[in-house]
Amino acid sequence: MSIEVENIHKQFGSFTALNDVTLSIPSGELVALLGPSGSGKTTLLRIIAGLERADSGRILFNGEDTTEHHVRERKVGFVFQHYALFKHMTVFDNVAFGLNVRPRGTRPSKSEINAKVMDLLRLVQLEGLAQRYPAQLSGGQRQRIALARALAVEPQVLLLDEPFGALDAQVRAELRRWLRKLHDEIHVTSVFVTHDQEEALEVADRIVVMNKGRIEQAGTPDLVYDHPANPFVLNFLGNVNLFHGRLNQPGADQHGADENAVSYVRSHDIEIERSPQDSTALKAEIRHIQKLGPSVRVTLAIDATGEFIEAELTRDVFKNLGLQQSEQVYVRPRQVRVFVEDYQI
Ligand SMILES: Nc1ncnc2c1ncn2[C@@H]1O[C@H](COP(=O)(O)OP(=O)(O)OP(=O)(O)O)[C@@H](O)[C@H]1O
Repeated sequence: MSIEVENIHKQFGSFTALNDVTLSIPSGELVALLGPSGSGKTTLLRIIAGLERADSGRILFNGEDTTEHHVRERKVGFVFQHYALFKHMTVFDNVAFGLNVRPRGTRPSKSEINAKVMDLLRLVQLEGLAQRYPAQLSGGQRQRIALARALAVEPQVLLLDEPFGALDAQVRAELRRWLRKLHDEIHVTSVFVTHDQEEALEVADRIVVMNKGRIEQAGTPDLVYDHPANPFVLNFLGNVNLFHGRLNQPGADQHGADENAVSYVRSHDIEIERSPQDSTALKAEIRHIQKLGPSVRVTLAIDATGEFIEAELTRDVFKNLGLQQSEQVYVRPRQVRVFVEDYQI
């Protein structure tokens, strides 16, 4: 089922939550809505679901206007951050719920429901837990059951709102790989909300970067990461440093007047040298060193401008350089992106 979001506008009082949002989601795609808190991701998801009404604009499913369609008619499956499993029901009954509550005419037989639930439990790799209650499951297991329950009614569209948001980092990472694999098996058009760029980059076919109720850029993970449309997208998909003025660097694009140019360099694209290899290196002083597991974040002050920047090095590179606080070094930006005019990020 393809989804077309056409010129959606949503106001809460005087606050504009969505401002003319247009988006096309091809059938079978897994799309991430990525953006900071308050950017309108959940509101857009709720409007697609039919849980919220837009002030203007349309949502089309397979080319058909859904505006007058009730949530139930839209054949949407939901998974939310706080696994809303029924506590008093077993895992089996939770997954079977959507089928059991169907009117008699359309309800599958008991044995069909049984077979379907067991299939779904196998799909989410929890077939051994059918008789447990939600309280006897881990957070990650509950989310997988919530997914199985959402899939039981064979939704045409699956909507996930921060599905792994309440879980710890390791379980999150595991579940997102698992979600990707699951999607490759079942290919249901899926939209998931996240504010975690790593999650979006790893899981999604396409990322829609949102900010202040608007779409800043939509594209494949490679496109938004390698060719960010603007500084907001660049900054949201990785730590970035600003240099006012144009850096003397061969890779930089050369549009616009220099006095309005701001150069942006990702932290891991900054190299540190003990002595300058050529005139493009900038003299700097090490102000702070912070070790973060496999990487080391080095804060430097650029001599010429006093600007602070951050470089992210691997532990090996850091060790080989033998860097110390307050030392004078040289920094070399590896990949520079220049956007004309300062942009608030
Ligand atoms: N029912 C409502 N009444 C008033 N304001 C609302 C309502 N729902 C959302 N908002 C506001 O609209 C804005 C967008 O909210 P939304 O939940 O869509 O953002 P989000 O990007 O999903 O953020 P988060 O990541 O924090 O969930 C927020 O500023 C929020 O306070």
